[in-house]
Amino acid sequence: MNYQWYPGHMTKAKRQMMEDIKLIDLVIELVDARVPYASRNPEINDLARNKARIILLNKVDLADESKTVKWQKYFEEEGFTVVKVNSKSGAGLKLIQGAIQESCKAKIERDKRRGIKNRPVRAMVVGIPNVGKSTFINSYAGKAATKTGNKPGVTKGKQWIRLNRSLELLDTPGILWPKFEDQKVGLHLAMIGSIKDDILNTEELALEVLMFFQSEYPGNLKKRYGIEESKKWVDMLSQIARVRQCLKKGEELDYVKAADIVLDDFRNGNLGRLTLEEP
Ligand SMILES: Nc1nc2c(ncn2[C@@H]2O[C@H](COP(=O)(O)OP(=O)(O)OP(=O)(O)O)[C@@H](O)[C@H]2O)c(=O)[nH]1
Repeated sequence: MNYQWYPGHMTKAKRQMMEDIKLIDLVIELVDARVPYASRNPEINDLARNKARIILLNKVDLADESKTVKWQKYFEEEGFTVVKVNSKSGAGLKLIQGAIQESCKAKIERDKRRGIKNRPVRAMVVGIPNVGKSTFINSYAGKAATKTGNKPGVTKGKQWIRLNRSLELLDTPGILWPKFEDQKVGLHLAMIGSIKDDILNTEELALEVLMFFQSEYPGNLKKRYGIEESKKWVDMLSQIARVRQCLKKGEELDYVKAADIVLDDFRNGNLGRLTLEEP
């Protein structure tokens, strides 16, 4: 399957972000801790040139803890300030204020030297579709400031959120980039749900999930579905269709329905915590 998704609204959003970046001191980039490589839009480095940077490793509750530690170290060595968060529960969010102070030290000192008092740090929140930007802003702002949803591409408009006198956040739409040079990146983004399912072959994608779990986290599929694990992926999908009663009229197995169950379970963490990539 060839993975690619770059609808028109993303081109427009990118243009807007290139305009807005002029007002920004700090770029807060949300990265999915399950796919820290694939979930970084390579165009952000260019956009955020000369700005203070923070990486939020989000959804750490769904990721393999030992690999998250490795990724944190990796990004810190690249010069980023990194905070591990679960935006849904709020875990880790209290470390962000310190990270902002740390990464914006130069700006804060510059303001002081120029006699500018109380100018808030203006931060742009960026990330690919479905990475959790709205959830993060809502949790961090402590109120339902932006709309959240479980479909990639929900945030479309531009939004400034004033948190307090020292911080303003600019929410941005989730954007991808025109071409995934490495199709593995596309595959991983499809697996975690950052590419619209309507344009994907979900059966093929579910087989990739089964393949991954069977080889990397043996035992998890058996535990969840009570099936026998083997290298025959299609056979495993049939077993899941059978135990979960995914049937079409005439008792024929409904593979699409079984695939949806597998993908939902995978994305919600019901198959266990996992990280698809190593630094
Ligand atoms: N388990 C878990 N789920 C999360 C976390 N953060 C966000 N989510 C879920 O991820 C899904 C997408 O979150 P959103 O906040 O809508 O993502 P977004 O980046 O604003 O999405 P777009 O509008 O597509 O750009 C929602 O179902 C959230 O509940 C997290 O830290 N842990």
